[in-house]
Amino acid sequence: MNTPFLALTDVTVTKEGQPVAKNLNFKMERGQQWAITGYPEESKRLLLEVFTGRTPITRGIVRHYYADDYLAQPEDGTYRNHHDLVCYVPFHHHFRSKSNVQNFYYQQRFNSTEAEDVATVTEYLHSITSKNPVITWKTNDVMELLALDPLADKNLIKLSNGETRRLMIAAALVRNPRLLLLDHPLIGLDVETRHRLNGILDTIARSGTQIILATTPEEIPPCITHVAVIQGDTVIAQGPKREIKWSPPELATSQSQLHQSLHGPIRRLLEPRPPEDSKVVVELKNVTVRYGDKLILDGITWRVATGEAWALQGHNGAGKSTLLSLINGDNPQAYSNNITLFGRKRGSGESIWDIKRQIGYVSPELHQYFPKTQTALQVVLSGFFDTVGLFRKVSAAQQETALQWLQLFGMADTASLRLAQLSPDRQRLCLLARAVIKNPTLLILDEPCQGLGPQHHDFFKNLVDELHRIVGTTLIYVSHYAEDIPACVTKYIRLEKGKIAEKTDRHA
Ligand SMILES: Nc1ncnc2c1ncn2[C@@H]1O[C@H](COP(=O)(O)OP(=O)(O)OP(=O)(O)O)[C@@H](O)[C@H]1O
Repeated sequence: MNTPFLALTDVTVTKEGQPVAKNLNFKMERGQQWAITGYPEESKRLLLEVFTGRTPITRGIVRHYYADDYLAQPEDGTYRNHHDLVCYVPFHHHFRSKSNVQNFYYQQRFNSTEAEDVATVTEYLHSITSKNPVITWKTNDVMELLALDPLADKNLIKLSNGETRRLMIAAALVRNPRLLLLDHPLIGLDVETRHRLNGILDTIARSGTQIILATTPEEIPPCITHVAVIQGDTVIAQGPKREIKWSPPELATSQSQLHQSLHGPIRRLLEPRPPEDSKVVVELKNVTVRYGDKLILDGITWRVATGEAWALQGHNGAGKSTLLSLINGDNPQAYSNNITLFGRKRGSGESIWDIKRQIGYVSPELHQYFPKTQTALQVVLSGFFDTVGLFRKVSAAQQETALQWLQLFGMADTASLRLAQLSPDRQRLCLLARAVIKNPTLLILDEPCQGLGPQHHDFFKNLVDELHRIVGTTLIYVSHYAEDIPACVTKYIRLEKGKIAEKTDRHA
């Protein structure tokens, strides 16, 4: 007989007076593993949040059958709640300092001496306690499963993006959940780690922990047995994986229409730049970065000429973000290396702001640490001043330009909303507009499309192409997905364990 595990009956969720999810019906049985797909991204996330039982619902019932036996047997009179058996691994982490007072800031990991108040991977995982009396996952086994042993003594903030995502899954497992909820667990991982994570999810599912994850149709892991498709505010299909065939609807606009629709606004919004003073935007000669006895970058020599478009590739932890931190002025080790930016040698009296003024930048770290109390308009405006948030008066013209960028990104209605009120994909769009608003000489895009749905993804790829074509923006683009790389990219550099493994020219 089938045993129910989790069920939603006629659930409605309302936010700010508007229903954001309507008549949700869903049934999961013991032994099943589910993927949530469909669009928009925020609806998938909302469904995961409803499953946690922490999101207030306006109507309907959420039944956490998997917790019935746990709730029925309080051994020592302690308060028990189904929350003890659910773990949600969101897209962004919320690590705090050991003293729990400090929120990290995004350049912090490049300043190694400032990291003393931060737990190591081992300390952090050992500090987590499981409320589930049935312990399937012990800390040491979890560290081994997620290949965290080599990172055991590292401070949390020093981890690369991909390393952090592995740690977040480990932190969830040591709580020994019966239900593990994962928001796009494969995003930000390199091809090999994605493959390995699929195997890890399989091990987790076989251990008895049941999984529900939000993902794209292309990335449904093999362990998944059932799929639910969400469209807008409701679930439109659900059932065994082999029976549910769903792919995103064709994009309303073709590539050439998109190009054409961007052409006019870009010309209007961006003044033609005067010819650059220098033909070379970035020149690194035998660059080395070391933290303690660990060599992170080893003898990197790389030249980026004005108007070139590069893809920077490499496995998680290869050193890509560290390399970019040297270019965008966030890493003090730039001074001890031979680096020339925009025709000027680093350490020759230039300020960090002289450098930042010429660079538009987006990265997962910037998104992680950007103050979420800023409004969408403030975020975009801060791009004029290269500050992480807006802290000064702006002119009417600047305000108008920022509004026009928001409009181009389809977000005019969000101008006065705080980032915290926006879904992660809309937050990301604000940061992308922030990066391009001042028409930078160099655009550094470190996994810019992370978490965007296909429509926004295509829009942004085309925008980058147009910026490169019309304005001649120099580009450095990082992505773990080959299909993400914009068409204008013709040069590739690949790092492997801190060294250059490949440098090529690939013309279409
Ligand atoms: N301050 C630091 N001290 C010690 N190690 C560090 C420090 N900062 C980064 N690292 C390590 O350097 C390596 C390279 O990190 P980096 O973030 O540059 O990798 P990445 O190629 O961008 O990876 P990902 O694709 O996962 O984002 C990682 O193993 C990381 O743990």
